Amino acid sequence: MRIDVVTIFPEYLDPLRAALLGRAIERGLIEVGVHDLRDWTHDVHRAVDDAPYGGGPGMVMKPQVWGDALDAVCGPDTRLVVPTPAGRPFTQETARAYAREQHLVFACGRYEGIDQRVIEDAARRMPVDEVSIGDYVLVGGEAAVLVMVEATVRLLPGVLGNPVSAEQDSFSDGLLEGPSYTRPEVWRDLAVPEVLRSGNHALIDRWRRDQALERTLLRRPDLLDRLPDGTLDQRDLAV
Ligand SMILES: COc1ccc(Cn2ccc3ccc(-c4cc(N)[nH]n4)cc32)cc1
Repeated sequence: MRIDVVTIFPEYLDPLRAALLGRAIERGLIEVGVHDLRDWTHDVHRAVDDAPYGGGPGMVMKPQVWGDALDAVCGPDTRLVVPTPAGRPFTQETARAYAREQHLVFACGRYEGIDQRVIEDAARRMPVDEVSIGDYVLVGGEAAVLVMVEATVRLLPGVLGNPVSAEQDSFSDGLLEGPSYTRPEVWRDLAVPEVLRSGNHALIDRWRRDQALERTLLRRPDLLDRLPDGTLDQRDLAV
């Protein structure tokens, strides 16, 4: 997979080259390119924004600059992803779909966003997703891209040391992850739940499922409404 990011703050994407993602790049599992949008500006001031038609606060990012940048960066197999507060929700399902793509280009807006004609024009040539990572407002798209790239790349074969965890992690079975524990057995007079030290794996699995159900019911009851039919058995419903 190749990932390209276009931004006016290339340094904001430096974390992509650290830790797990950095190792995935070094191992050739992914290629990452970060591009400064100002490289496609046409004037001495290297302007990327202008006042909004119809008035209103803030500035809008110019279509000409974005058009030239995306013409240069996108290819025949590109899916263009545009973070925006007004986007469809980015979920684990989105991450799984993106992990199957050959080439992702992320367009990081700033100011009040990018001239909508940039998205309309790109959609003539490639799939374009306008996505939100949550119901809160950021200052630009860069932080959202870091989130989406991490959620996507961790699903690629060979990236995670323990691939099972990508399947079993939160949201993969529709429930939240339950609590985890490690040594010592007692810490500040708090003991690890007895069942986890029992060695009875059927009991441990059942306890973990109960914990996941309880946590989901308490923190994200909305997820329970979305579970595929048959996900919860009679035992689950008794929790
Ligand atoms: C019209 O309202 C606004 C429009 C843009 C902005 C600032 N901004 C500029 C580009 C950009 C890209 C993504 C996001 C974003 C994504 C999520 N989930 N929250 N915020 C925010 C962004 C603020 C408000």
